[in-house]
Amino acid sequence: MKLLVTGGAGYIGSVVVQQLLAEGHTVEVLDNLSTGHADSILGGAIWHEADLLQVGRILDSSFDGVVHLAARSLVGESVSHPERYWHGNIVATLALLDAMREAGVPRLVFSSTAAVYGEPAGASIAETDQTMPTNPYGASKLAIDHMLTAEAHAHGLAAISLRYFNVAGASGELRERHDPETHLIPNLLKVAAGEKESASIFGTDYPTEDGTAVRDYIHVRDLAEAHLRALKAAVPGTHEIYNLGTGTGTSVRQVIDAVREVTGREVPAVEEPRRAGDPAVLVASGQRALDDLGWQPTRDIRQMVSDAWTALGSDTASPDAASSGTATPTAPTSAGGLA
Ligand SMILES: NC(=O)c1ccc[n+]([C@@H]2O[C@H](COP(=O)([O-])OP(=O)(O)OC[C@H]3O[C@@H](n4cnc5c(N)ncnc54)[C@H](O)[C@@H]3O)[C@@H](O)[C@H]2O)c1
Ligand SMILES: O=c1ccn([C@@H]2O[C@H](COP(=O)(O)OP(=O)(O)O[C@H]3O[C@H](CO)[C@@H](O)[C@H](O)[C@H]3O)[C@@H](O)[C@H]2O)c(=O)[nH]1
Repeated sequence: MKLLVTGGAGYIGSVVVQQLLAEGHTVEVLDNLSTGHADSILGGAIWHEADLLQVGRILDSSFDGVVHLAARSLVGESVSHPERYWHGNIVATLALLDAMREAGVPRLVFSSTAAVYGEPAGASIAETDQTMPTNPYGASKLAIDHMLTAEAHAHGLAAISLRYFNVAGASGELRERHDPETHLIPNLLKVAAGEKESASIFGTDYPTEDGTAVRDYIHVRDLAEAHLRALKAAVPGTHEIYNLGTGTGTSVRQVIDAVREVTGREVPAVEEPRRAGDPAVLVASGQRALDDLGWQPTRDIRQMVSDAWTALGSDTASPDAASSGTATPTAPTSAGGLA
């Protein structure tokens, strides 16, 4: 397939591009580098340095589909600056849907999120569970899910939303490099590496076994593989939704223990109040993704921490990564001038 990957210079997008290229697809990347890195775009992919609002100048009928990862995605920021999420996620995705419809691009795989569920009642979340986001980030992604359902029914789009739980780990050198970094595991690894004095535990009074928030961490390589399956499974005129997690909950304290174990470092952690917008527990039911896509993750939290630690420690590390590795990015195409 010929595919456009939006957000392909980002953490997850770069690993999706890596796997699509390894499977022989033709890949073009649209990214404005707002949070991504040019050196994460793999050789073999054509890069358009452009904003999503300019996607109409790139898409044409030669594309078989779009994998849409470009977004703003920080829960805390979405609480303090919600307008950035309505513009950056909802309005920008509407521009993408308009451009796809106009060009006749038939399929879309979208990065949705566990944050659409809010504070779930049950122990493991199914796609049919109630959606009631507790923050504007989740609300913006839920709005897009609704947009895709309507677009599929009205105009025949083949759409799949993948609701990621907490993505972690690395694929060779491709790792999380956000600035500022808000995610738990990369922050813990910074402490282990001596780049930060101590880590923060946000909330110790949650109704969980050890009082800290529980999340379902999923390895970025397992996650990326689900995109390849979704692209093949998408059916015109339908919008399907899949939760992507391991089905295992891990508390903040348990993640800290895993980091201490893998790195052999002390990793001091300071207890702090809850972070605004954070639910207590988010754990996926993976049944639907298994039944329909045949997708099942294989890597556990220790592997995620270990791969991220190796990637942080060595520029040349490639533990069990796909063979393509990180390569020199291709020069921006003419669309680069659009930004
Ligand atoms: N990391 C997680 O745990 C997680 C969990 C659930 C869902 N997601 C979703 O997965 C996707 C990727 O997340 P990530 O962690 O790789 O984030 P990231 O910030 O590393 O990657 C996002 C990429 O999109 C680009 N981008 C953002 N807005 C853009 C725009 N308007 N035009 C062009 N490019 C733009 C950024 O430059 C960046 O390269 C996001 O949609 C996010 O909401 C992530
Ligand atoms: O320094 C830190 C950072 C985080 N946490 C806690 O660790 C958990 C995980 O936090 P983080 O790694 O920041 O991820 P989330 O805020 O859960 O959000 C991620 O996972 C969501 C799906 O569950 C996605 O929607 C988001 O895009 C993605 O950023 C939360 O309970 C945080 O409060 C800490 O205690 N200390």
